Amino acid sequence: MLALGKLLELTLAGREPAEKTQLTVEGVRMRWLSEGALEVRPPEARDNGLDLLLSAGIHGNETAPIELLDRLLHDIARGDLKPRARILFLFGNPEAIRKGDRFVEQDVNRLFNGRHEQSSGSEALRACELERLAASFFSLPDRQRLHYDLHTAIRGSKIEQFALYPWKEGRQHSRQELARLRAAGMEAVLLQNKPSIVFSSYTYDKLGAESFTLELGKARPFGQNAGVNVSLLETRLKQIIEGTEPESTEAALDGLQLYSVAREIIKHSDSFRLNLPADIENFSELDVGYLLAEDIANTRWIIEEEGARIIFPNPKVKNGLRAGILIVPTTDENLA
Ligand SMILES: O=C(O)CCC(=O)N[C@@H](CCC(=O)O)C(=O)O
Ligand SMILES: [Zn+2]
Repeated sequence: MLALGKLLELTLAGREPAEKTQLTVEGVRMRWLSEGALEVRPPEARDNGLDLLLSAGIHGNETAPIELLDRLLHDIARGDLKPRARILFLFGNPEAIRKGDRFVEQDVNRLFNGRHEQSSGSEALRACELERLAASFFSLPDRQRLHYDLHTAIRGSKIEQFALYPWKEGRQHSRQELARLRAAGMEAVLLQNKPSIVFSSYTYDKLGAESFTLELGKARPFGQNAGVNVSLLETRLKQIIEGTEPESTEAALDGLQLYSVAREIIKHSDSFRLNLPADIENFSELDVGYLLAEDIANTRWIIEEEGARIIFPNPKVKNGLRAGILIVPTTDENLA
């Protein structure tokens, strides 16, 4: 296998490759760009016009997605997977991956869309670098742009695999992309309804990509991901990479559950209290009238929405950040 196929090994060791560019037997060019960043380019005659950004390890302890990208890269470097798409592989937070922690000083996934400029430290610099790498990758005109930012969650979930679809004023969510996600094993999608500071929102909003955060199961250390079944996603990614996705005339959502954001729960102070059991699962339902959270100045979060569910509850976030999202079921009537 070509040495550049071992991007994860290089990243874990904090090393630069001796050769920055290598060609596979299939004429696929692999180019190391920076720590945890590698571009793959098919020969011109095979290029099908898709630019695919695959990122993982934005949170350093979310290893199943990192292992998935590592397998895809090995297959490409060995010549077993023959790309027709241009691909950018990114391991988001190398320092946190080496430590096995979600982040070192601050969550990289809260530093996009300008936030890194108001901050400092290695993670702010990394968010800036990731924006630059993504912007440069998605700078070629007249090509399709697709970004999957792969994650696993802190807690278990009633719905194991789901996506978050960013929002931008005047842009409609794509039914075709949702059908693709369904075929990749996603059981639900949260349609966002306001701007955000996560990586997928940056590539959706500023770079015109179809972008998604994908949640694939519960976060575990390297080598302990047997419980995270990514086989449908892996098959679909290989088809996208090789340009062999089955044709579909209609965008079948096939039971995909759609949700929208009712409210984001923001932690304002150290007095913030979340009234949920520590082991509560994502997508747990909350009854109308339930006192979900309390904060400074008698702020009370009481459930008003029928069918409300909670995802990503986390009272330990820094003040000013999201401590959970209240979601409600929605329909497919506004899809493009
Ligand atoms: O399990 C959790 O509480 C967080 C899992 C996670 O890292 N989720 C992403 C979602 C990003 C998005 O909103 O699109 C995150 O919180 O950064
Ligand atoms: Zn994550």
